[in-house]
Amino acid sequence: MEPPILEVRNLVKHYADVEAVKGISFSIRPGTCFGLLGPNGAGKTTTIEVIEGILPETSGEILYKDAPRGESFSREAGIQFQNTELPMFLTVGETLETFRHLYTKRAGREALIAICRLEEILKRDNRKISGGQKQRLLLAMALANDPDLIFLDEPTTGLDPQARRHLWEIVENLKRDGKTVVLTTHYMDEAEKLCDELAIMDHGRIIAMGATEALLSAHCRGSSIFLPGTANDDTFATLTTPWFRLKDGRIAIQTENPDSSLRELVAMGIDLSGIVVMPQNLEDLFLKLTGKALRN
Ligand SMILES: Nc1ncnc2c1ncn2[C@@H]1O[C@H](COP(=O)(O)OP(=O)(O)OP(=O)(O)O)[C@@H](O)[C@H]1O
Repeated sequence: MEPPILEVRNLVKHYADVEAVKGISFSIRPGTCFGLLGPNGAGKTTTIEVIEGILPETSGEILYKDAPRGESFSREAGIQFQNTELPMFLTVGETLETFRHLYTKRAGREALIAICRLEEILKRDNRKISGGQKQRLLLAMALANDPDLIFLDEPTTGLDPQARRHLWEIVENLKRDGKTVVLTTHYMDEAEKLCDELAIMDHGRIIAMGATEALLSAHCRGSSIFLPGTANDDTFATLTTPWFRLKDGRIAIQTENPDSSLRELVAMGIDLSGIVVMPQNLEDLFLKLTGKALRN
């Protein structure tokens, strides 16, 4: 197997009064998309900002291509920040050119425009572009040095479904071109779609990690039954499968056998109006591991 492009060993990051990352380790194979999935405050951004060299680590080791990060890391990595202000009074095309000229090794202008679908907005003022267009420009800026390793911090937060899918296509194309992508997200559908491997984080720790397919087939084979939460918790006390009260009040029941669970609920006299039964996904795995939903 090819050696990892990036390896993180026992990384710890403390802010003055917060232990944001509590000793995490993982490695990333070249040409794959590695996802850090977790709820708000899990430590995803801190982790990638330490890896990127923007924040100093408290302790731990970060290796790029088997060596401590150095000049080659700075040259070969591309970073899309979560909240970046674009330069004012420039058009999209001018911004792209400005960024390309910061580097000696740079991606072709036309290729960047095509990859990030900027054709129609090149002449537009940065202040007059939509959220999805801004994310595509930020991605083009992150790709300006034709990086081998690309960090995307929650690139689709706040985008509408069509803009999210556009960004997903772009990430898939980057992977097809052999680039390595490190992505943070709190959208489990995004993680399932894009990531070859995943680390699921909560409270600064990795609580599950592995190939996305393997995680899904090992932990998400069953179904989840969702009930409007009108009944009180005592009603479910005798249920033979795991159940959870979600923040929005609904009850989530995880079962390998939805047929027998539904019979059980009927026998318990529970009103099944408004019931939803769905195959399990990474959201259910997170719920199983932490007792709470990924997104509230
Ligand atoms: N500069 C800072 N100073 C102090 N605490 C911080 C700082 N930045 C983040 N934190 C805290 O560290 C923890 C991890 O935050 P982080 O932003 O890394 O999480 P996250 O998983 O990226 O969340 P989000 O999805 O909201 O971006 C949180 O408790 C956060 O409040």
